[in-house]
Amino acid sequence: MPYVNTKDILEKASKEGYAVPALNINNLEFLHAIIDAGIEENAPIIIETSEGAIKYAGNGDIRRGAQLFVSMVRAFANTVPVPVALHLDHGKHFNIIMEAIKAGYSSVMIDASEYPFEKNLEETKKIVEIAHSVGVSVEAELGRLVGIEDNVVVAEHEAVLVDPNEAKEFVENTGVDFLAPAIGTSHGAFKFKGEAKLDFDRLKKVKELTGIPLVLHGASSVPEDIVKLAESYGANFKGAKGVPSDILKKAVKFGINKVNTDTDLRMAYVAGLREFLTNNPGEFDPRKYFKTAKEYVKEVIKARMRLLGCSNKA
Ligand SMILES: O=C(CO)COP(=O)(O)O
Ligand SMILES: O=C[C@H](O)COP(=O)(O)O
Ligand SMILES: [Zn+2]
Ligand SMILES: [Zn+2]
Repeated sequence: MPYVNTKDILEKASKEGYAVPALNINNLEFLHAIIDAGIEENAPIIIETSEGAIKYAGNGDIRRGAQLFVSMVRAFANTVPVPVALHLDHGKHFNIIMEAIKAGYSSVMIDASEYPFEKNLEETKKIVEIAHSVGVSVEAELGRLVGIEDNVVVAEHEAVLVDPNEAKEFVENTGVDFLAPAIGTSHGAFKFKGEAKLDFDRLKKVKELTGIPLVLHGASSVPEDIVKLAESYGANFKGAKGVPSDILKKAVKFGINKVNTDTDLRMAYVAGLREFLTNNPGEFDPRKYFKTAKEYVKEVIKARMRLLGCSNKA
C-alpha cells in the first residue's frame, strides 16, 4: 500500500471510533518491529520521529536525518500491504519542521504549547499554511503535559490542562488537522505518583467542540511484565508507572485517535536486549543480539493495536 497522509488514517479512525498508535523510532530495528506488527495485525501504521531522533539519525545533520527517515519508511511503505505514514513529533524549531516537510514527511507537529495561547495559535497557523500548501497535515498541542496528582488543587489543573473553549477557537482559527489536548498525561516511564487518572470531562468537551481527530501524548502503559523482565536482567525502573489499559480504552471512547507511544517500545527493547546478552555472553553479531529485542517491541505494539481497536482497519 502507498505511503499515506496521516490525516487519512486519523480521519477514518475518528469517524469509526478507534485509535492508532503513533510509534517513535530512532533507528532501523524499531522500524522493522513496527512494520511487522502492522502487517500481522493488518493495522494502519503511524511512525514518528522526534527532532532529537532526526538529529541522531543524521549524525548531527538535520536534512540528512529527515531524508534518511523518509527513504527508510517509504522503502517499506511501498512494499507492504498496510498504509504507512511518517510524522514529525514535537516540532519546536521552524527549520526542523521545514526540513521534515521538504524531505517528504506525511505530517508534522508544531508544538508551541509552552507559549501563551495567542502565540501558540499564531505559530501553529503559520505552519498550517505552509504545510497545507504542499499536502502535509499538521498536529498542534494545547495545555501542558503534566500528570494530575491527587494533592494538587483544581485551580492548578486549570492552569495546565487544555481549556475546551480555547481548543474550539484554536482549531477554527488555525485549520490544524489534529490536536493534542493536555488532559493529565506526561512523557516517560514515571507518569503518576498515586493513582493514574485523566480528565475525561475535558476530553469529551474538546471532542464535541472541535470534532477533529485528537492525540494523546505520554500514552505509554509501561507494562508491568516488561518492567519485571528488564529488572530480572539487571535494570532498575523503580517507581515506573504508565497509563493503564482501561484508562486508554476510555480515552479512545471519548475521542482520542492517535496514541503516542515511545517509552513502551524502549522498555521492551531494553528488556529483550538485556535478556539476550545475559543468556548469550559469547554473541557479538548485532543482527542476532537485536533479535529478541525486536520481537518484544513487536509484541508490545500488536497488543496496543488490539487494545486501541485498529487491528484489521488497514
Ligand atoms: O508522547 C510521546 C511522544 O510524543 C511518547 O509518550 P511516552 O513517553 O508515554 O511513550
Ligand atoms: O515525546 C517525546 C518522545 O518520547 C521522543 O523523545 P526524544 O526527544 O528523547 O526522542
Ligand atoms: Zn509539548
Ligand atoms: Zn509527546
